[in-house]
Amino acid sequence: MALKDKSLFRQAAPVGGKWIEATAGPGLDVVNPATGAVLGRVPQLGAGEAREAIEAAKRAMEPWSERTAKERSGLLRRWFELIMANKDDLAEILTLEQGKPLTEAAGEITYGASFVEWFAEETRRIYGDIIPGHQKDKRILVMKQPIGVVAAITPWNFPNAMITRKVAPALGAGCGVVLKPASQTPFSAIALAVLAERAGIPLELFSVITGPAREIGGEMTANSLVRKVTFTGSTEIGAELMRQSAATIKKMGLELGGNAPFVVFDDADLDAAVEGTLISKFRNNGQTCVCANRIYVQDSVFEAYSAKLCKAIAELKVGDGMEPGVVLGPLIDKAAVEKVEEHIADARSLGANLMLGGARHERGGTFFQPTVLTDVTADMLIAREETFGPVAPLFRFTDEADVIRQANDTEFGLASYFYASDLSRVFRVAEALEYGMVGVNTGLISTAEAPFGGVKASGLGREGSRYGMEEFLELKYVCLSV
Ligand SMILES: NC(=O)c1ccc[n+]([C@@H]2O[C@H](COP(=O)([O-])OP(=O)(O)OC[C@H]3O[C@@H](n4cnc5c(N)ncnc54)[C@H](O)[C@@H]3O)[C@@H](O)[C@H]2O)c1
Ligand SMILES: O=C[C@H](O)CS(=O)(=O)O
Repeated sequence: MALKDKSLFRQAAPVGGKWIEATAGPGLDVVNPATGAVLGRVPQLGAGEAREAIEAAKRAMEPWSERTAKERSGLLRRWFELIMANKDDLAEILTLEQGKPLTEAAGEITYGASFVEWFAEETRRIYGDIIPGHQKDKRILVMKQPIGVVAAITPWNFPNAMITRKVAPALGAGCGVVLKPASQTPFSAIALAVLAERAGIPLELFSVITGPAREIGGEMTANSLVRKVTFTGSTEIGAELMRQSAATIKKMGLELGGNAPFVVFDDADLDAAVEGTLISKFRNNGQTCVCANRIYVQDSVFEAYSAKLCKAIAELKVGDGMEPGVVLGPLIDKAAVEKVEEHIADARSLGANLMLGGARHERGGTFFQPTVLTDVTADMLIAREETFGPVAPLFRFTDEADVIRQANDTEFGLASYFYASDLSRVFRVAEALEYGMVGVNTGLISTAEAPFGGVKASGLGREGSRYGMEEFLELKYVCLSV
């Protein structure tokens, strides 16, 4: 690791304002998915440390929320500036623990920082209301106040941005945060805490609890001081956390799984559609919640589109994310490879044809060939489950109504995409798709300015945009008799 600032790679975790070193007790190894080498160790913490962090956050919240919005905004702005100033080091740490190519990791750092920048601004615009009274002597005030201690649990696929997308608005709202990052990628979270402390944000407000997920999550969901659980991860775990939180009536933010349709109509710009497919399907090696998971192509353009797509995919370089020119890094672990292989084998057993790839890459380990399947049908696992890997399954369709029905035929509802030129069709299809987000003639929709989130089994709530701040606020109605 060739960091400019070696203090950003810290084998310790901040708990309730104190750093606990990995050497102080049992630790957890973190492995580079590209090489299998141990990168470092983090402390193995548990319910006790989670409780300590929650109580410290509660204590620190009072003085923090009493600071002016301008003060909190300024500290978030400073945090943003430090993240951007250390982008290269943060990107290298991210690539080494998660595997994505360095250029993509740098893109994630910039994207993650944009949430801190955005919510530094939103912090100063948490407006309430004064509503005309219902009686002559009554005045109605609506105040917005911090919801309380926030527990955040995040996944390994975006180990920087999924954290800032939660922590920045929570701190801006005046809350304290206790974070459990994914065990595969804790160092990105720890580096963010190092920079938050350096920016002047009280460390008691932002703890990072590394260790067994179920134990730590159990404390987070049971502790009544926690008033908001914000989770990004699989639908299965999200549902479990929702059940666990019910006893203490916590507000839930759930950013869960997806099964995005990507539809290419006969009036699409095919070159643009191929470009959109590459970014929507192969970003992070297909390991994003908003990846195209089913690609529907209208009959009359199927051959032209699929030929262009395969030509473009064949040029994607597979390798260690630290190598220049690499576009597809390793999958996160062996289980991820096995899931991709299961989806390919199942599809082929049910009649799908292999147009490109289909096997583990010659690099070995968890590297996999980018793959294209044709003649895919709705009865295949790849149509019903999130693949989370570099496999593009192509479906044919005839008419618009039929493809909308197929696109909506899933319990998920996170992202969806389609390419078309006719304006009437654009509005008809965008309005008919049952998803939280729709990309029209683009395969990349995620940005801090927009509300990110899904419907149905893809979750609750939104992150980013002005809506993302509301998730960490409670409304208080004050009825004044004057
Ligand atoms: N909607 C979104 O914004 C979004 C973003 C990224 C990933 N995801 C989804 O996340 C999944 C992939 O990420 P993953 O494999 O890390 O998901 P995961 O659900 O296995 O793990 C997510 C986080 O939850 C923790 N966790 C696991 N079991 C837990 C438990 N019983 N109690 C408390 N915490 C627990 C993990 O340690 C990790 O930190 C995919 O389904 C993907 O679609 C969604
Ligand atoms: O995996 C899903 C994340 O939300 C990725 S992104 O926000 O689309 O970059």
